[in-house]
Amino acid sequence: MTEQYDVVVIGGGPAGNAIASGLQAQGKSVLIVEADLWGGTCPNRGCDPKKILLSAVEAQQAAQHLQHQGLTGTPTIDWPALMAHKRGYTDGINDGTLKGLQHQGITTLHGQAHFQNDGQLAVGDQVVSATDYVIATGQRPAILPITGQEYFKTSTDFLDLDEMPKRVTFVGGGYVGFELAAIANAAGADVHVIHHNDRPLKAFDADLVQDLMATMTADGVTFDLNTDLQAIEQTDDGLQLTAPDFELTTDLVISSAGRIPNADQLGLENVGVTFNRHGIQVNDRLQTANPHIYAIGDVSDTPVPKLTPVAGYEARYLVQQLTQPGAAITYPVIPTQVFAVPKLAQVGLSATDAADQPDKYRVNTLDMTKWFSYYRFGARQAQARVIIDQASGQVVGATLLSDVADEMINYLTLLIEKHVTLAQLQQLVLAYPTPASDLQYLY
Ligand SMILES: Cc1cc2nc3c(=O)[nH]c(=O)nc-3n(C[C@H](O)[C@H](O)[C@H](O)COP(=O)(O)OP(=O)(O)OC[C@H]3O[C@@H](n4cnc5c(N)ncnc54)[C@H](O)[C@@H]3O)c2cc1C
Ligand SMILES: NC(=O)c1ccc[n+]([C@@H]2O[C@H](COP(=O)([O-])OP(=O)(O)OC[C@H]3O[C@@H](n4cnc5c(N)ncnc54)[C@H](O)[C@@H]3O)[C@@H](O)[C@H]2O)c1
Repeated sequence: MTEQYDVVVIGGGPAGNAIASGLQAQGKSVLIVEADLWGGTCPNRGCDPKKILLSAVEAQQAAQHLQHQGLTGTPTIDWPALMAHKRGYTDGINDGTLKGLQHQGITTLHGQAHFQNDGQLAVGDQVVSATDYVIATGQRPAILPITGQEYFKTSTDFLDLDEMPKRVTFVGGGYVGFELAAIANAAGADVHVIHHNDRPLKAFDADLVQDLMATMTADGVTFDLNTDLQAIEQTDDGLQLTAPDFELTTDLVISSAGRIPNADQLGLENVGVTFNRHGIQVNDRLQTANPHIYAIGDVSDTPVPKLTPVAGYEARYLVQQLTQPGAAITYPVIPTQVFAVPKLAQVGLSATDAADQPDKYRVNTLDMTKWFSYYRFGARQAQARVIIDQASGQVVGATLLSDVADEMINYLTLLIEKHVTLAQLQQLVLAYPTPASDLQYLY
């Protein structure tokens, strides 16, 4: 007999786990299906392992900053030991997540979920049925369709490398390309980032991207811009990469040219759900073309960046919607950051958009490198672009490039969301000396 649930969730990543927990807590009977590792991309092969590897890079950088200013000798990265440190965290994620779900009373099933033409969901040889379905199947790395594409590895492979090869090349200058290039470079590899046009990280402030590239170049990373890779070939000397007027031999080549939604193997055509290259199409209540099927997290085609906290936000909204239907989803301002060396973070209105309306917005361009908070640890670069609404005096956007940009951007997000003016900020006493105590100087 087909098992019946209130809700079946497909995908056990941040989005799926959050909605399964939320609905179970509201008294719904919930089944969650995962095809691979419980926990999904972020803790197994995304945000968390990447940031563990970055910890060694940050420590190395901190020592480098103070060379001849109190420290001598720069530590070198012991990659196998660092990888063991990473695995000390990631190895426990699958079992820990599964046990956590089961402990809450959520039914779990391991396997690839596929909608049948009778509308029920098949998982291996089991068939289940539900009043509502939530698709939270995330994305997977895109492999560029070029000659020799079988030689491409992905971010998943990089984040679990036993040894760091001598030469590593990333094809695609986005988040993944920049972040993993910074790690590979610090670990001693000869690193190239191949990008097809002259505007990598195109969602970020162009000047600050230039500054970031200049620093990474000084550290040894080569950016091959306007390079449209055509082929990869195995030779005696390694993998030969070719593009018009370009040749490079490398040991490891990572396709970092974006991610594609896991929507194509779900049998969506059997249940009237549509998708495009951005994901499963949903309305402003995260509902697909089939009113009993919803999509959240990376796999949904929503007008927001695909990030873990966004997946959690959409899950919380949908828990509410499936228990007490209400208004359409609205999103707060969403900070995004590139965990490179240094870090580049952005939230709200960009300087480029603000420049179109000079009467409405003021752009503060600040070189903070010599400010106490950064001088203290010998920072090479600390820049800010802060957008102020002239009429209200409130911050409406910011881009930061510094070693602590990932923390500072959260304060800027709070200032924007809570509409804090300089006068209101100055009514607070913030612990000094900290980068946060500089917030008043950003207005
Ligand atoms: C290298 C890298 C670094 C990142 N760094 C950051 C960061 O620093 N900060 C940040 O906010 N975000 C980061 N992200 C993005 C973040 O990982 C995702 O936004 C987040 O994991 C999305 O959660 P999700 O639940 O929607 O999808 P996922 O985490 O991808 O989970 C989807 C799950 O569904 C499963 N699944 C797929 N198809 C099926 C099927 N047919 N049946 C059953 N199960 C299925 C998959 O196996 C997977 O476990 C990073 C991503 C990558 C790749
Ligand atoms: N710090 C973070 O929050 C973080 C980190 C990693 C990944 N992510 C998530 O994962 C997603 C995917 O990251 P990503 O870096 O793979 O994708 P991305 O979309 O950020 O970057 C891909 C880059 O590859 C370039 N590109 C496309 N085709 C190319 C070609 N033929 N040759 C060379 N370059 C080409 C694109 O112009 C783009 O700049 C992000 O959008 C984000 O949602 C987030």
